[in-house]
Amino acid sequence: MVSGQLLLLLAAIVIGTFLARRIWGSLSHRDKQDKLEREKFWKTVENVGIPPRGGFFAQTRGLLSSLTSVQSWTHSGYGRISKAQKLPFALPTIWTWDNVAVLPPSALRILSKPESEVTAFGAQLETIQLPYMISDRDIYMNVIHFDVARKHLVNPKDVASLAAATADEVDVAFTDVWGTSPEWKTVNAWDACGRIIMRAAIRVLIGLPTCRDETYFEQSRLFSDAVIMGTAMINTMPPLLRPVYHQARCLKILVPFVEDRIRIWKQGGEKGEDGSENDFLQWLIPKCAKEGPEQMAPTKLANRLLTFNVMFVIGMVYVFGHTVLDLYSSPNKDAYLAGLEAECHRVSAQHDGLTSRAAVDQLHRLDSVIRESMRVSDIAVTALARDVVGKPLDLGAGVQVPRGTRVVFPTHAIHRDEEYYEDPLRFDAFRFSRPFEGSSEDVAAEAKDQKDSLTTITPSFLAFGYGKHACPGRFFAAQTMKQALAGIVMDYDVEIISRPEKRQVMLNMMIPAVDAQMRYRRKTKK
Ligand code: HEM
Repeated sequence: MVSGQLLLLLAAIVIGTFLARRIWGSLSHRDKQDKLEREKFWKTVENVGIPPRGGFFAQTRGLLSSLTSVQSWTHSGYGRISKAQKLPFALPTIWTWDNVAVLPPSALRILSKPESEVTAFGAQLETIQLPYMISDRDIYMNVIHFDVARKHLVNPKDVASLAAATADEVDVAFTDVWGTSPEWKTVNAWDACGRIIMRAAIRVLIGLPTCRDETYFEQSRLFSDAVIMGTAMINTMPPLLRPVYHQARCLKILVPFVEDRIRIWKQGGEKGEDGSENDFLQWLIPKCAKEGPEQMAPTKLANRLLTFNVMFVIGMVYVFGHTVLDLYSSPNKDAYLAGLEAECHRVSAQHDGLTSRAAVDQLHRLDSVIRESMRVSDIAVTALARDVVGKPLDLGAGVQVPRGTRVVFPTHAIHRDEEYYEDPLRFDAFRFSRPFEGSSEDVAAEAKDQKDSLTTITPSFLAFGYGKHACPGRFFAAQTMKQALAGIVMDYDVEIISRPEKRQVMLNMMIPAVDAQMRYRRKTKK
């Protein structure tokens, strides 16, 4: 009874807010011309969620149904419209409380257009809902920490300089979190895998010793989990009702630590306590100093670090968790594991461990496993959202997308397209490394020309983005996830006990398998 009333109340609030927005929108003259252009545009493209003669309140019903229908609508539009006609289609979504235009793969080139024509900013902000996570507006409106990622994380030397620290952290984290017992232990798979990869990521973010502070780790893990589930839920709520989460407990621990590092930096010290010259904080401090004294406030720096925590989670925890689930629940698991183990031991013996970039770069099969998991278990149905902000966007064949339209790409459907991938629904762990397998001496030489390594972006692999905003963190993420996966493959037996048969979708997000169970035990050395 109570829940029925609650549902009614929620529905009334949702519909009331929607109508209020509509009325407000129609009263505002500011964007009237653009609005008229968009209305004309929506009439020229097929709407996959609203039948042509949908009747009374069709748009509202379409928007509300988007909560559960985005995946099926997008897949049907992809085959019939994106592929067959190379045209955009309209997808109603309560994410924007309007339609978004789903563009065909042939339009991917627009992702390299200047910000004055299409911008990523608004959509990126709304995708991870940072305003509801971080209380300081300057952190997400003035993303100088992105500049630090773009400068250091795409520099092979800087990424290589992180490999020893992440290898060490992965090793310590396995011992701390998974333990060394040869007895089977049953755990929540998402949590067990997430803890390992987060430890490595946080090590690179803030270095020793704070990355091992248990309270900080736990708080940032809870905060990050709230972000990943919160993002899915917040995006389904009308903007006026979206909650403000914040992160006071993480900041409480981070701020004194940041103060300390600023003091050391001002005294001319460069190295972290583990002797490393690089961690993200060490790169961030000089950048913020350059931007002006207001950017050096320790709380501001700490908030910038927390923003990156969010990116690690949405990216690395999600991908790593699903890679382990996909690999260990595959019917071909034994053959895959034999191939992976052989590769890990061979490379580790050649390089005296997996602590260098040179060694990690040789792990081609491991590389392929993660890329394949990113393909089949991707995070969202549509992605790479942009807003048209300049002149109308010309897609050719007379199609002009007017200013103010949000456009997205059907990445999930592209990743499952049999034109690009044979037997696309199958998790084929060595799909990307198989073409380069030869005698062991040949592998390294041939793989130099390997086109589809984990970090390679192509029009049919969009999990790290495409064009000018492609992910700058991908080289670091790949290196670290490979080290962590090698740790499991070499040292543990793993069995997946349960995972959802079918992946759940909420609006645009593929809900992660947070309830999956697995068991593991430490391998006994032969
Ligand atoms: C497996 C892990 C990751 C995945 C799947 C991932 C995915 C993505 C994608 C798809 C984009 C493009 C978004 C768009 O075009 O709208 C992106 C951008 C970005 N990523 Fe990642 N990412 C990951 C890890 C990281 C890490 C570790 C960092 C480092 C701190 C990072 C930093 C960034 C930044 C700063 C951007 C924005 C780039 C720009 O706007 O120019 N990412 N990421």
